[in-house]
Amino acid sequence: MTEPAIVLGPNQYGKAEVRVVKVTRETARHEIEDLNVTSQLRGDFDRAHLAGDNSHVIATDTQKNTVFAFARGGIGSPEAFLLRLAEHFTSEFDWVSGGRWEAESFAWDRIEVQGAAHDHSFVRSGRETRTAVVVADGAARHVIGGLKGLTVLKTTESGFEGFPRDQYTTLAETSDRVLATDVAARWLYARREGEGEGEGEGEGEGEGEGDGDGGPDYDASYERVRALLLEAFAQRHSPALQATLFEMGSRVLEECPEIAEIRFSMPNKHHFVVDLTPFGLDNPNEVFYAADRPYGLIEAAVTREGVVSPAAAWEGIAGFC
Ligand SMILES: O=c1[nH]c(=O)c2[nH]c(=O)[nH]c2[nH]1
Repeated sequence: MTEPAIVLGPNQYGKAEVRVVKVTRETARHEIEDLNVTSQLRGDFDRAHLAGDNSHVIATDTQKNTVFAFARGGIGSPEAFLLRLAEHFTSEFDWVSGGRWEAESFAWDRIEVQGAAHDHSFVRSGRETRTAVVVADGAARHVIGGLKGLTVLKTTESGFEGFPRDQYTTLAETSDRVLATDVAARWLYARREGEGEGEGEGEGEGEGEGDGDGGPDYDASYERVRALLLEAFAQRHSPALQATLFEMGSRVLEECPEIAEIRFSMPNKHHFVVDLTPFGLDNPNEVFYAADRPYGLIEAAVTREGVVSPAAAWEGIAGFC
């Protein structure tokens, strides 16, 4: 019996984690944009893998340089920046049929000096990290916004009761506990009217608003999603982190028609009430041991009924189910 032939499978390549910082110094009040960008190309790269022929290989160094060159004119929203990179590589090289571009965006605050925000000195913000992914697949464009490290905690209005008990269950039921998590969320922007899987990709005419691709205003969407996530976490009583996750996702889908679905990965950062009786003290839910591990890990997608999730958009996003 002959062995099956060995063939090349799916492949992509590019430059990972290009750290690009853009300072806009048009006035004395400088602006700063700080991104970590990964560019990966897909297409016909067979000969590079099979024959050592690099005639189709756009060097990863060139991809890195392209990120820096595109930043020269200003970055804008990470989603729009990644879309510009996708357009460039897929239109400039006819054997590049698609790819995946990913960014983390780090926020900086102005340093306060004598009550005034400084013009050109910044302190890295304690805020969460914004994330973005663009997947180009032929003419299709999938845009995923997101955030990670949005650490939240509520000191009451959270419990965990009614779970099954077996011979291994020791956890006491509680109607009042601390609930804390680091929210990681990714949301897929809905494809717009006229956006086909195949040809006929809109040229951005029409809508006018947003980031110049005819799509949503990604910065405004980001701030809205962030505010809705925080609001839902704060406002609703939590019977479990699972229910809170679904509330947070529902709130976003109710309020943001431009978003098709949202996925979460949220650790349950347990806060255990410390037994102070050995010291002759009571502890009415005031002193906690904040354990860092193990932690519960709650993951789910919140979707719209009947809206099919494009698997290609989510491929390569680790840590979400
Ligand atoms: O919100 C919670 N969900 C769980 O699934 C769980 N399991 C557990 O031990 N504590 C909690 N809390």
